[in-house]
Amino acid sequence: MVKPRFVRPTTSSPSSDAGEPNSSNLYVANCGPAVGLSHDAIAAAFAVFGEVKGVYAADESGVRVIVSFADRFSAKSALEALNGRPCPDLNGRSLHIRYSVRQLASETQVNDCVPVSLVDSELNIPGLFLVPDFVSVEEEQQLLAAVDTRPWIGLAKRRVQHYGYEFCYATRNVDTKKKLGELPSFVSPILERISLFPNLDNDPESLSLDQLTVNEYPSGVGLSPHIDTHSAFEDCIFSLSLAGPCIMEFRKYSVSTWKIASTTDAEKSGNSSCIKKALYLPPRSMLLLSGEARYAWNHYIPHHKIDMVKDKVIRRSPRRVSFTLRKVRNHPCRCEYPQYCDSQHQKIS
Ligand SMILES: O=C(O)CCC(=O)C(=O)O
Ligand SMILES: [Fe+2]
Repeated sequence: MVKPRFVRPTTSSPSSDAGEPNSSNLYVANCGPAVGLSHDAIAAAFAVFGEVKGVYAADESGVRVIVSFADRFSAKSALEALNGRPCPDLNGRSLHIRYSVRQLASETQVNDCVPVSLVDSELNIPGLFLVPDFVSVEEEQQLLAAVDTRPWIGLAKRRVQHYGYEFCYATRNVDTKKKLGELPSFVSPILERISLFPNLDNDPESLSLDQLTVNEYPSGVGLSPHIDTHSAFEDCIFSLSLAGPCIMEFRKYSVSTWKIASTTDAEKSGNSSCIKKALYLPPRSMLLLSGEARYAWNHYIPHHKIDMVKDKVIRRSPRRVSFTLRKVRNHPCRCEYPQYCDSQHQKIS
């Protein structure tokens, strides 16, 4: 499916001034993954006004998005309610909203291809490690059979299961007071093997993993760019890929506006940019995100059915199932990346 493209409104674009709803797409500035707001969180905040068809990056800045509603009246209600005011559901940020216009396919520049690496060292992202064949084909079958006998929770485009603690998608956090129980016995061999993981010099406490999210992605479904909330989870985040491959893209935004008193200054100068790198995650591989990779880089699974890996066309399989293992954090995060840290940022309102 070709991703719809929208353009920033110009003075001749339909404007909100006439009071008439003239587009179902809104151009929203001052929110996005560069300031810790995932596309899912933005969709949830706007869904109060009507059906949200999608949230897309408006440009490379990470602080401007397009929110696409199913109809123009929902877009109008959202624009009138949220424009120029701090939005409590989006970390109190003041949003700058205009109607947007869809760009014709012929005007669209195809420029979002990032070369895909097969090995972690090629990416040169500190704290990122990929171990191929972390589990055998037999273990993979057993893990898939175990989750397939348990109930799935249906999200808009994928299904999930939570163990240890429930992950709340609206807040992108966990309720530490509501423990669901111990991790299931079918992950015990994985946890044992993780303790032998190469490159681990973390404190053992942060490695007593107690939260598991199982994600099942049908072919063509990805995950919007995000950094796992710093205050929710400790340093090490493990993700085991099963049943099918995917591409994971990593993005580092050079300007994060947590600390900028007026984000409009950053917007006007247009000086934010992002570095993109991509890694092929084969089935049965284990990915570790720690340190800079965990705290400062967004990770993202493009919504593609077909990926280009070193000139080869790789078709996504009917499903990819991932096991994400993390340790819930019980104290504020004190990482070295305050510009990306919800525990350390000064809220802007
Ligand atoms: O599916 C994956 O490998 C990643 C999942 C993820 O990033 C998350 O649950 O936060
Ligand atoms: Fe994540």
